[in-house]
Amino acid sequence: MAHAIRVRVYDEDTGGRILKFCKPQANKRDKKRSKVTPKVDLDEDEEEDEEEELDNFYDTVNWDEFVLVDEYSEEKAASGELVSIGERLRSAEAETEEVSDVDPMDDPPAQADDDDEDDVGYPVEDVEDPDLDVSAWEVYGVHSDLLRALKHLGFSSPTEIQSKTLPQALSGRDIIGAAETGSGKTLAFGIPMLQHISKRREKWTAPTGLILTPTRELAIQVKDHLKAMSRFVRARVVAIVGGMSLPKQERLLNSQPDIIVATPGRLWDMVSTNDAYLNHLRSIKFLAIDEADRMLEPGHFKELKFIFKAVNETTLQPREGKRQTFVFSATLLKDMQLNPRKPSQKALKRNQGKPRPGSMEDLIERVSFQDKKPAYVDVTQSDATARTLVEARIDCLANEKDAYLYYFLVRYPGRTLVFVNSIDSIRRMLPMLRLLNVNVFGLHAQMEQRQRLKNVDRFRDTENAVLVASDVAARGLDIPRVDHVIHYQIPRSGDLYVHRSGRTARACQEGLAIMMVSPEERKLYYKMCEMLDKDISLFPVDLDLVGRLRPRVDLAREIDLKEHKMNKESHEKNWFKKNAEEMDIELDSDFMSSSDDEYGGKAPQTEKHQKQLVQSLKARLNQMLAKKIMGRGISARYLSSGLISDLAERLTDTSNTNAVIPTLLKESALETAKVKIASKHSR
Ligand SMILES: Nc1ncnc2c1ncn2[C@@H]1O[C@H](COP(=O)(O)OP(=O)(O)OP(=O)(O)O)[C@@H](O)[C@H]1O
Repeated sequence: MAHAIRVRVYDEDTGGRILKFCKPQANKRDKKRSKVTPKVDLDEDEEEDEEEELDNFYDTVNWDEFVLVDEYSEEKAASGELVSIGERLRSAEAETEEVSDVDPMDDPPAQADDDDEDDVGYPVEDVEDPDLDVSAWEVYGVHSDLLRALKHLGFSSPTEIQSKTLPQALSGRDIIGAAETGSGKTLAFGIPMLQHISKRREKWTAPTGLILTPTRELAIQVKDHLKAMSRFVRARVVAIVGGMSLPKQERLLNSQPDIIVATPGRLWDMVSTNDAYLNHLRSIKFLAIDEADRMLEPGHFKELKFIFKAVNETTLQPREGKRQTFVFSATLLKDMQLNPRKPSQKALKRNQGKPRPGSMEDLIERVSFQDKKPAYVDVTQSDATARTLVEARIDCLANEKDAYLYYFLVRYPGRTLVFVNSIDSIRRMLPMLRLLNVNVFGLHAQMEQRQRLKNVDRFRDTENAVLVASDVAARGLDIPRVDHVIHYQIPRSGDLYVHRSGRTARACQEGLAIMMVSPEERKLYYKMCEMLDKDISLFPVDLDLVGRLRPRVDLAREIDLKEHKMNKESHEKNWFKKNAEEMDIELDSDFMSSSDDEYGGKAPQTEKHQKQLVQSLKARLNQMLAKKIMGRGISARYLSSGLISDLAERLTDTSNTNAVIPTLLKESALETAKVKIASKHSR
């Protein structure tokens, strides 16, 4: 049930944007002001600030614990009548969908271009060039409607994995395919499905293809990619993923889709309770498993087994031909575990002669390929990373990683994806980086699905932005022009390193991956290098600049810790107050105004004092941030001292200067790493 924490403004027009908060202890004046606060009356700048503020909250707040201030009364709270914000948001979302969705039962089957109900996703960029020569695809017999789509997408010729698998796939073979990250595997299994649909003459109502992916974002991205490819084909592609409204996903499954892209958990939830959907699985002509090795990890395998069982009970008639199965990944059949778990003697004995449950052999046996020997196409390098990937490392102490990261972000602006090993790290880093004016977004599995998609979109659309993510973003996400991937901690396995790094250097573009290595991680790092069979060069770091930036980072951390502590205390007090009220106990006024000091005792510090302290620290940080940092040996006072002759021009040429360190010319981290690697090899 909701606590007595009150929300000041709730904007129903936009489906639940909560703009201001106040504590339950708010004094009378605050309460009065809250009543006169207009619902939404913000100018654009304010609105952006509010939105930013909202985002900060969004990741950490449990909306089921909040209620509307206008609706709150002690009586309603006692009788359990209050509706939480969480419930309101869920029903507002469902209602919006009700209104915007077309009921497929009343309409003819939707075509590729009329499914605006499917409103979330990542549109694929269109670069139509009327003169683009796509004849390289013709030798594979690719349908003319698909050739037109390839022209629109600017794909003049197939990538290596596409050219090696298409002839086999189009002639009906099952395929096990491995190719580096960002090499176009989606179309390697997507084109054969769309080709079949384009050539089909008779009317078809059951789905033709099923594509399984390990994450929701990847499913939506694959759906968008295939939608872009099917713009001239009457093919309907839908995504069935967890975290989206169930009624909407039911409508999608009822809308006679041609291709279903799904995460196994949600798909099995829906299919296992509905015979019509189960029949969908039995009639599919193509099954594709993307990121197959990830599918074997705990959390997916149980549902996968059920889905495979249903697919294997095929109802395809002989005239329709056999089912085709495609299994793809960048790290397929490569054992890259840093700490592999050994099976117990008992398990070994029990499974004698059978593949180990959860192993790739087990998966291959369970999908029951219809070909006795599927075509095996492996075009990966020995370490499975992309050929165009440049790798480097930064050595530093664990508690200095924030300062080094901040240094990298201000020194080398661009689109940077930072991977961390825990959700707690994301929750800690987001507010700190925001305090430092870094344009940062978060992504992890405990975030609301809509917020996850929104953050990926914002990162995708912003040239100079940072996404701090857990490994939900490691596989498959295809965000154009990610300049840098930073492994803030050493990934837990070699394949994760490959997939995380693969978010950059995609589609033949170059990209840089940097691993931050603390002394405690050295052992794991060496193991990783041994497994990948490579030696990763040090990335050059200007220690003087790190030193100058460190005080900002320390102060931001201090502010965040203090704010976090204040929020925690306020939450605890509310909890005590609520329970005391329920039990009719009067709380000591000292208790309500005191807080734990750093030594575990009670300090007579009021909330007001703490707030004031935080405000003054913030003001100090803002002063620091407003100051530009000069490079070594340069004084801001004597700009024309002659140390650097073109300094004045540099400072005035805004296109070429670094926002925080204007004396440095914009430099590319990728080029810096390449120079370092080249000099190492020439020695
Ligand atoms: N033939 C092609 N020519 C040019 N670009 C292509 C071609 N095929 C695909 N692409 C583009 O390459 C990018 C990577 O494709 P895709 O996401 O399918 O890679 P992937 O191999 O599945 O990567 P990952 O292993 O990370 O999932 C996409 O942006 C896609 O649009």
